[in-house]
Parts: sequence; C-alpha cells; structure tokens
Amino acid sequence: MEQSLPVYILSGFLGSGKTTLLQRLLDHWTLQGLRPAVIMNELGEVNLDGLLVEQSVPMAEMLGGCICCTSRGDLSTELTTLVKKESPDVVIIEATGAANPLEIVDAVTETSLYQQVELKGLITVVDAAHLLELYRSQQGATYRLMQEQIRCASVLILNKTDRIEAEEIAEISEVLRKWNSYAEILPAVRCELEPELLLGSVGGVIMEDRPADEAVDDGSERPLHSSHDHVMAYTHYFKNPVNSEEFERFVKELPRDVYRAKGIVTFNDTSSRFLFQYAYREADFMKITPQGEVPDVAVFIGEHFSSGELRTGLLRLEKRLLTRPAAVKRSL
Ligand SMILES: Nc1nc2c(ncn2[C@@H]2O[C@H](COP(=O)(O)OP(=O)(O)OP(=O)(O)O)[C@@H](O)[C@H]2O)c(=O)[nH]1
Repeated sequence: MEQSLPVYILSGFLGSGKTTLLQRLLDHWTLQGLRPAVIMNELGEVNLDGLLVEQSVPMAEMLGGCICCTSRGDLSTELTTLVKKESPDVVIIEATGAANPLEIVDAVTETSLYQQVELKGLITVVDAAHLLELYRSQQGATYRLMQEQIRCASVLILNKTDRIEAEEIAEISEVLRKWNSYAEILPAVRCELEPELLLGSVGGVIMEDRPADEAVDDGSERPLHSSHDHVMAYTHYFKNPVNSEEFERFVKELPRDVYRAKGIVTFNDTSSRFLFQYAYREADFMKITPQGEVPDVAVFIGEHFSSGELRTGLLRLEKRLLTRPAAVKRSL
C-alpha cells in the first residue's frame, strides 16, 4: 500500500510565532530533499505570512475568514486539491490564530476518507508572556481560546521565553501541564528547536501500514507503540471487508473518549459500500458509490483514547489478527 501523506496542524494564538516555526520546518524538510506544501489561513484578505514563505513551496491560501468559521468542507477540498496537484511529501496547515483547532482536525480527517492522508498531530505555539499575563487575569475569550489550543495539542512550544523570567517559565509550564498532561512542553526562543526533536515529540498517531505479522496478538503484555499518547485522531485503512453486524457493534461500543468517527467501509455480507458517521454516541450508515478510487478507511477523533486498542479491534474484525486461545481466555 502507498505511504500515507503526513499532515501537521500548526496552531497558536495570533503572534505567538507560528510563521517563525513554519519557516523552520519548511527549511528542514527542503534540506531533507522532501517536498512540503502549506495551507495558510488568514483572517485578513491578504496573506502577509505567505509572502514570507519560499516561492517554490506550493501553498493554498484560504483568506478572509477563519478555517473553522467557513465550511469545513472548504479546507477538506483545499487539501484534496493541493495533494492532487502538487503531490507533496508532507503538508502543514497553519491555522489562523483565532481558530478552534478541533474543527480543523475534523476537516483534515474528513480528507482521510478520500485520500491517503494521515494527521500526525497538532503543534501549538504559545506566547509565554501573553499567556502569563492572561493567566494572571484569568478572563476573556482570548484566554479561553488559548486554553483550548493548548488542551488539544500533541506538542506544546512555549515560545518567547526571552520575554519572561526563569521562575515565570516554571510557573507557566506548570499551567500548561495542568491543562494538557500529555503533550511534551518545549521551551524556545523564536521557535529555535531541533526539528527532529520537535517532530519526534508530536507522536500520537500509530503508523497504520505496519506489516501484518507485526500485528499478531500473541497474548503478551507488550504495549502497542504509542497506545496511550494524547491521540487526537486515529486513521485506519482497511485491507479486508468486515462483517456489518460486528462493525456496528464495534462502533456502538467505542470508548466514550472517542467523540467522533467517520469512514467508508466494505462489508462482506452486503453488496454496497457504506459511509458511516458517528457523533455524540450516535451512529449513522449510508449506502454510497464513491467516484474514483476511494480506500476503505475509518477515522476516530477524541481525547486520550488508546489508538492501540481501536487498531486491535479493527484488525480483529478484518481477521488480520491471529488470536491465540490464551488471548481469547484473557479477554473473557
Ligand atoms: N521576543 C520574541 N519575539 C518573537 C519570538 N518568536 C517570534 N517572535 C516575533 O513575534 C512576531 C510574530 O511572530 P510570527 O511567527 O509572525 O507569529 P504568528 O503566530 O505567525 O502570527 P499571526 O500570523 O499573527 O498569527 C514576529 O515579529 C516575530 O519575530 C520569540 O521567541 N521572542
């Protein structure tokens, strides 16, 4: 199967240092011989940040609104078009400072239904001085939005530490830890971080395409790779059709921390393919005949759930896991 295209979301409040980081990451990928592409979203009609990005980097711009306030479909379409037109090796979405990142997560995973894209994680850049000031006054919409952006990050960059004292860095790090106990906190000035270190800390999503023999459940306690990270999205590409009743049961029994799921599946006991939607504990299945080549895929979005467990359950439905008697006994 083809490798999935990694997608990163870059979030953070206005002026926190997102563009500074974006440029660092683009330089890093370009030096590695990769072809990055960018989706930029600006509140104004002119993309000033975009002017700072190398002209050779393909870029889609969504101007005049914030991604989460315009239709989610727009971002999803934009991403699909960019992938088709530019065949990048990696995509980064710089979200406007006013956007709620969870809406963007939703739009990216929407695209996973039609394209081999995989949300790797969400990087949130925090302006240390700005947050400290807001934390001390504890109010306002900005404060709440920042809190939201911090809460759903898979890695936090505590930027602009040159603007606060050493004790304050410790103080604000504690605040970040309180709001998000999963994400690694990386203090920085001008987002000067080793890109490998940063990207390595994003974690969160299991690589789907491991060889089947690695996925054999031998009943041992060997933890699945990153199964308890702060996962926001798990994308599962099916290799086999599944039984419709078993799949419906699986969806119905999803852990509470998974609050959204969607996908396209082929059942081995029906003639049609189905689009399924799951939100707020309700599932909906619709017959579809997709245009073109569309993979069977399911995306699960939530907080702190174990993607390893979901993956195991789905592999089992696909009969890609060899369940040995010992393992069966344990689960009874
Ligand atoms: N003192 C200080 N300034 C910084 C640091 N990082 C970035 N800046 C400056 O902060 C300003 C905003 O940085 P950007 O990278 O454009 O921030 P942004 O989050 O993309 O801003 P928006 O596009 O408005 O959301 C720029 O003038 C940067 O040079 C830092 O660590 N310390």
